[in-house]
Amino acid sequence: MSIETTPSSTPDPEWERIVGGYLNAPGEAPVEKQTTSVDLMGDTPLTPAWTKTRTGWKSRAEVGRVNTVRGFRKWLRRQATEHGHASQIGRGIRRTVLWVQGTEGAQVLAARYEVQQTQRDYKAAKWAHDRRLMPGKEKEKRRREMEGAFADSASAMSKYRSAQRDARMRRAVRGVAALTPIAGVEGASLQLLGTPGGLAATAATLATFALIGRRTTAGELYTDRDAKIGDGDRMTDDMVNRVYRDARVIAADDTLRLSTPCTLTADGKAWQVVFQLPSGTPAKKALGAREGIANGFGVSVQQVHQTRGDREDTIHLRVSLKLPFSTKPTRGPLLDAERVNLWQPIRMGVNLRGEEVITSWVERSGLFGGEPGSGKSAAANDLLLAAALDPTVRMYLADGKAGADITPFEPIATMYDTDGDPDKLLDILQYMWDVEIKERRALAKEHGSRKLTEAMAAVDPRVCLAVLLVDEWSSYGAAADQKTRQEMERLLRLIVQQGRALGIISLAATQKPDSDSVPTGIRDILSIRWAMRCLTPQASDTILGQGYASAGHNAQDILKSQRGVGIYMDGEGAEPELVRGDYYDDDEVAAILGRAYSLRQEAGTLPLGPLDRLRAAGEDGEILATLFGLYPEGVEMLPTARVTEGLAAAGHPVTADRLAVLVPRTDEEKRRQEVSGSKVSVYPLTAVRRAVLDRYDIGL
Ligand SMILES: Nc1ncnc2c1ncn2[C@@H]1O[C@H](COP(=O)(O)OP(=O)(O)OP(=O)(O)O)[C@@H](O)[C@H]1O
Repeated sequence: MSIETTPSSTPDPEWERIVGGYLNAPGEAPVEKQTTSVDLMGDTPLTPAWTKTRTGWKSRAEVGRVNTVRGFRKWLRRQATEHGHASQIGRGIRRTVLWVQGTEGAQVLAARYEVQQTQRDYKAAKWAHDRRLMPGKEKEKRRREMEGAFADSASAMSKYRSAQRDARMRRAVRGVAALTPIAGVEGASLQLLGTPGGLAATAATLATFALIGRRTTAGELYTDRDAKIGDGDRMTDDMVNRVYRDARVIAADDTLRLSTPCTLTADGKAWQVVFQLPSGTPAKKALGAREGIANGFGVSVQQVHQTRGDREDTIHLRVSLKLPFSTKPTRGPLLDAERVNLWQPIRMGVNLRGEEVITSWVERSGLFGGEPGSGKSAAANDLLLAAALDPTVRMYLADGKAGADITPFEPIATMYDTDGDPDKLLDILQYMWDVEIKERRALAKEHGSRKLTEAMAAVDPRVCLAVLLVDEWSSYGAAADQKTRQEMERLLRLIVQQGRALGIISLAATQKPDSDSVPTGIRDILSIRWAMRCLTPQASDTILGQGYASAGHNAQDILKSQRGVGIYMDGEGAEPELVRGDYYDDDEVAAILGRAYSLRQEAGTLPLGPLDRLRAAGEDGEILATLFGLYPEGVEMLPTARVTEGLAAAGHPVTADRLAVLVPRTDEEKRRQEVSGSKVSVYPLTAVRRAVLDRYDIGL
């Protein structure tokens, strides 16, 4: 996308007004507008004015909707885990019950065990005492033991009872402590607000239980540690840091400094954030780690887009929620354009953000490449159809593949080759170099300039743009002998280099981008590059320039299904971006070219046909053109008398001798032929065609 900047020489109306105010009314100094809120620290978030417009609110609503849907899906997924809210509430209730029960139960149990033990001891002592036949001393001793055991048992029983009482009392206190707030809130809410209040109180109680049970039995809390955008999670600071750490862009103890919060884009189609890399980490490292980053976010590589900011440490990250450019292309704007002014920037397609990509082709040239079927011809059509709708633009088209892509342009093309014939391309290049460039140079000189501009075109109809398309140069190279190839290369280089300032826009397209497809010397001067899907990173680099693939701009990453999508670079230095070209199907191309033909007919800029060129070649040419017109459709020969009569009737009285000189015949052709029962001298149509070709190099 081209960004228009105001040249320093352009007057700034606001500045002019202020300065004018000073000069014209010195007493009245211009009053600076007071802004209501002054943000001296610059820490108020920047809110673009458009957010408060209708579109702004609409887009916010859309973002809100997307967030809600994704949040609900995520919540549903969470319910199936032990972090689900039902599990949390269950855990909370269990924990509360356990708390109310308390730990006194263990003391009661211990006291009970003690009672049982002492009772067993007492029984044993009693049994020993009750035995008969025992000396009195021994009996006395056992009686004392029995009485001691009884006292122990009574004491243990008393302790047990006391422990039971204590436990019951404490449980009651805790039970009251737990239930009173619940009952109180519930009762008060029901009393004050009725059923809705009761429901709200119940929700609050459940939320409290969920809070109590939020930790699992293993003590884990719910975290987004493994959250992924691909799983419907939101992009968070933690997530971005984790992903860049896992992708080894930053070290485990480094953090990214976020310059903006993680937000959904206005159309709700992607998450975006701008951040700064830690000191010493080059942006290239982040740009080259797309696969690891995509993995971390749980999305495909095609969904991750990083661009370098103005500074080396700044990255703009965008993660699309869906595969971009997977929907049907929208209607191309040229279908509704009356006509186009190619001196002005034209639309080539849309970028990831859905913004129009506008390019000025004046003084520019381009190279489009990509594997067969990737959409090069459709992309070239974005320029060619716009050029066609500007009736002043001359078109020179050559297709080395001898395909049908440029056939519909034939009626409006000044010269074309749809046969992949190197001699025809050589003719086109030779004509452009000998005639077009020469005329243009003379015109520029007449206007006292080194280049042709729109301002000159506005006052001089002879000043116009021209487009030269060479599709599949390598096929021409392969078909030509060495001498022709060298000559083609020399002329193409001269036309691209010198034609640029003289209004000639050159465009090369290639299926197999390598040094054969477009000679390196020429490739380097083609400034607009569009790399459609390529089979290797090297092929992508051949179009965009060395090192782009490793910096994350690799056309191999484009999917086969993403037809018409390519990495677009609007001039050297411009940041490459993914763009889908506007697409016109065959019927739409025919409709646009039909309109282009009418426009050119009206403007009188249709190229001369072969008969027109023949007529323009002088008196003999005019006679031959008239002669050619005498042959009705399907008739291959005419008697000499009919020919001379026809010519005389058309204002060209020609004797038989002169005719014989104008249209030389072979001995075979001079032989008399039987026409309507008598033998007469004839002129075959093939002889006329041969004469025109030999003399004027025009094929009829
Ligand atoms: N911008 C686009 N949007 C949608 N579909 C497109 C787009 N561009 C191309 N296509 C689809 O891709 C197909 C192939 O496109 P195109 O003929 O332009 O490819 P190509 O690269 O020129 O192929 P080749 O090198 O064989 O000529 C088209 O028929 C069309 O269906």
